[in-house]
Amino acid sequence: MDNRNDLWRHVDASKERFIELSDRVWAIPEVCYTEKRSVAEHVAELRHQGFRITENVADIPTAVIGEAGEGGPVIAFLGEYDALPGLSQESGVARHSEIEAGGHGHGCGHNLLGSAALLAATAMKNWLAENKLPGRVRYYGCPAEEGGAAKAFMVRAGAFKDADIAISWHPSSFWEVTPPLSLANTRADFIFTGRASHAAASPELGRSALDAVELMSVGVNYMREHMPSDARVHYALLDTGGIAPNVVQAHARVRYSIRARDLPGMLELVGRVKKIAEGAALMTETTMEMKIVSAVSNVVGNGPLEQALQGIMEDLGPPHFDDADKEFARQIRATLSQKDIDAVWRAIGVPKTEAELADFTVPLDSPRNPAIGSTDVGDVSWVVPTVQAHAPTVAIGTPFHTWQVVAQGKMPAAHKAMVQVAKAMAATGAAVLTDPQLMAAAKADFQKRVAADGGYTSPVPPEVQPPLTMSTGG
Ligand SMILES: Nc1ccc(C(=O)N[C@@H](CCC(=O)O)C(=O)O)cc1
Repeated sequence: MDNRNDLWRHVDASKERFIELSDRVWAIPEVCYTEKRSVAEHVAELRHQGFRITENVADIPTAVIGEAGEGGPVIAFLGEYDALPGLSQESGVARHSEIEAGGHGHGCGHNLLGSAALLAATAMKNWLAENKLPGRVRYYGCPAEEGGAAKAFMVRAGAFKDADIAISWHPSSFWEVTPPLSLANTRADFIFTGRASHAAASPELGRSALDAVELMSVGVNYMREHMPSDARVHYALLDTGGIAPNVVQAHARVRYSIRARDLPGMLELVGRVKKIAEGAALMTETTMEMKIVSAVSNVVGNGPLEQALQGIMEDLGPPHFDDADKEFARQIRATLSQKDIDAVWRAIGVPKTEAELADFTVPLDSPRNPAIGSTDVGDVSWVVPTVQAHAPTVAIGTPFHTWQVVAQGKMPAAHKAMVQVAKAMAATGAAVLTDPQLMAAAKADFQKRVAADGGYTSPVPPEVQPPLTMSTGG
């Protein structure tokens, strides 16, 4: 049976509430683990729609699960709602204009991400009820994707134990099945402690923690030549030991992000960076403590689910953008460089056009060259067969984590993309639920891939708890 039109009718029937939800979350940008108001908005909507609600998932106050339906398989829709620091930006203007100096902003479009996933879950719930079908649909409200690895902690706490399939999406320039490539990523703090002293009168008595951080950077930069070319290491200074040059800095702290193609590669690189930190401590006669903040795994793809989603996305087609959508996209593109635009076209391996907004579906076998980051969806994909979509919420070429993404995040084009992708996700969930062969093929493909890679071990060490205070340097 083809259920798509029924699912799509349910999405259209509910969409206005979810567009409003997305816009409200856009207006209250909250970063890593501080998403109190954003999760409250999602909980209120789950309650309104009649989901059974579990709050404080994995002891994370801003994580929630809503479930509906009885018996049958469990289809999980993954949502996010965290923002990014320093990206405050007005909506609907094509120039950098902060709402609040230094404020946060939805520079990765997670206001749309969470709302569309919840819309897909709601449509599927209503469709199950209308057809009196066995099956459960779950919305996972996941905070802190931007570095907090909430899903890795939720996986570790068993929140996905009985889920059969997981479906998610991410805002993008294009309409496509998300290529299942991402890097495993560990964030670790290196905390150096030395001894303060008068930097002129008694420098020989001081031991500088700041020197240790600098020497560590030098060591890591020498390591770069001798690491796999797709590995990534970057850092942020959390504590430089104070503002006085005449006080030898007794404390300093640097946060590293260490990424590699897979978990064994990442663990090896983390070990090498740790040795460099130890060497820096030895050279400066300081002490060093390493604290893992959070970690995520690479994404495991799923052939049958990707093919099913591709078919649905081709049938649906990209959102229908009108002249006003295209005009604003043109204004945004005027703020981008040709390199920004060329880079996203190269990523999908499709010949470049002048289109301002995506008007085609990227073929599954396109010769892609994607820019690869990390996501905590990776950990879900190691324990549940998982598939993700990209939908065009932004003008083609818009780099993520920029004010341009925030400026476009509650425009009509973004709303159209979130509704269209909710349709693709809901139809994929229904396709798996009603096609035991597809379900079996997805599970077999999942088991084969996970076994080939030696099974799943959490990238988060057992003693590490969700870093609920990470955004304040904790
Ligand atoms: N479809 C996307 C998924 C993740 C990201 C992203 O920027 N993720 C962060 C989070 C990293 C992490 O979770 O370890 C990153 O790569 O730095 C961007 C687009």
